[in-house]
Amino acid sequence: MPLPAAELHLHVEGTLEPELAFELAARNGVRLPYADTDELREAYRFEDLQSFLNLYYELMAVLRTEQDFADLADAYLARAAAQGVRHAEIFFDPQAHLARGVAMGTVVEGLWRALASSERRHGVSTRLIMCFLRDESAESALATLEAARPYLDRITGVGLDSAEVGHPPAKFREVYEAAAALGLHRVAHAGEEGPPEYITEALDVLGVERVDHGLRCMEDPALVERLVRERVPLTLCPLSNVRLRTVDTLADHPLPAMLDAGLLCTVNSDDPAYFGGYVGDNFTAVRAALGLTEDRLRELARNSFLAAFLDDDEERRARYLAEVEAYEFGDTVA
Ligand SMILES: Nc1ncnc2[nH]cnc12
Ligand SMILES: [Zn+2]
Repeated sequence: MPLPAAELHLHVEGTLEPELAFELAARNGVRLPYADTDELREAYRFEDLQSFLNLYYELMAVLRTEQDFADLADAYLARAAAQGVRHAEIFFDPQAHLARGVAMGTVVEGLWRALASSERRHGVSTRLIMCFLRDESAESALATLEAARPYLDRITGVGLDSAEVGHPPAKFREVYEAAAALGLHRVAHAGEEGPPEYITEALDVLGVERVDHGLRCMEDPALVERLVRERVPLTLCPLSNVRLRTVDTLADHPLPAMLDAGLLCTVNSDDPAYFGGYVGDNFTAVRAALGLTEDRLRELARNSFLAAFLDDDEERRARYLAEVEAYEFGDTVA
C-alpha cells in the first residue's frame, strides 16, 4: 500500500503522457512534429527549465476541447491515486490556452468535469490553482484574473510559474493583491532557478502562503531561519530538479539538509509525464538515493496535509493525517 500524501505542486499540462498526446492529436486533427511516442520521448532530454518549457508549451497544441482537459485530468487522478495521493491541488496555465484561442471556460469546465467525480472515482479530493505565466506581462495576468471571474467558485488559489530568471515576483504585486481581495489563496514558484531574493520577494510582496520549489533558500541562512520560524511550506519536486539540472544527481539533493534545518518540506511531481515519475515515484526515488528514514518519509507525508489548502475542511485534513500516522511501511512507498 502506498504512503498517503497530498500533491501540492502539479501542473496538469505536465501530466500529458506521450500516448495521450498522440490520441488527442488524432482526435483534434493536430499534427505533432514527432513520428511516434518513442520519438517524442527522445525529446525529453532537458538542459534547463527553458528547454523543458519549450516542449511543454508545444505539446499543449493537442488540448482543444472540454473533453480533452477532462481526459487529461482524469488520467492524472487515476495515476496519482494508484501512488497514494489522497488530495491534489492542481495547477493550470490558462494563458497558454487563451493564446491558442481556447477559452477560459473550456479549460476550467473541462478540468472540473474530472475533478467533480474524482472523489467517487479515485478517492482523491481536489483543488484548482490558476497560475500566471511570469514571462508574460503584469497586464496579461490581470486580464487572466478578470477572465476567470465567472469561474472563481471552482478556483482555490493563484500561482506563478514559467521562466523564472529575469521575472521577479514583484512584477505581479497588483494581480496578487487583487487575488487576495477575492479571497484566493496565493502561492508562487520561487528559488527553482531564480535567486533566494525571489523567495523573500514572493513572501513580502505577493504574500504567498507556500513557496513552490524554494530550493535555493539554502544559499541564505537568514532566509532558511525565517522560513522555519514562519512555518512556510516548500513544495519540492526532486525528480524535476534532476531532469532540469537544478541538482546534479538525486544523491546531491538538499532535501535531507532542508529537513534537518527544520523546513516544512513536501514532495511533489511537478510535471510527471516529463520528469520520470508521479508522487510515489518521487518518494521511492528519494528514499533510495538519500536513505530517508521511515520517520522522515512520514514527516514529508504529514507536511503535505498540513500545507494543503484544507482550511475549509479541517475534518478531512484530520482524517488524512490519521491515515499518515497509521501507515505501516513496507519495502515500497508507491
Ligand atoms: N517546474 C516548472 N517551473 C516553472 N514553470 C513551470 N511550468 C511547468 N512546470 C514548471
Ligand atoms: Zn512547477
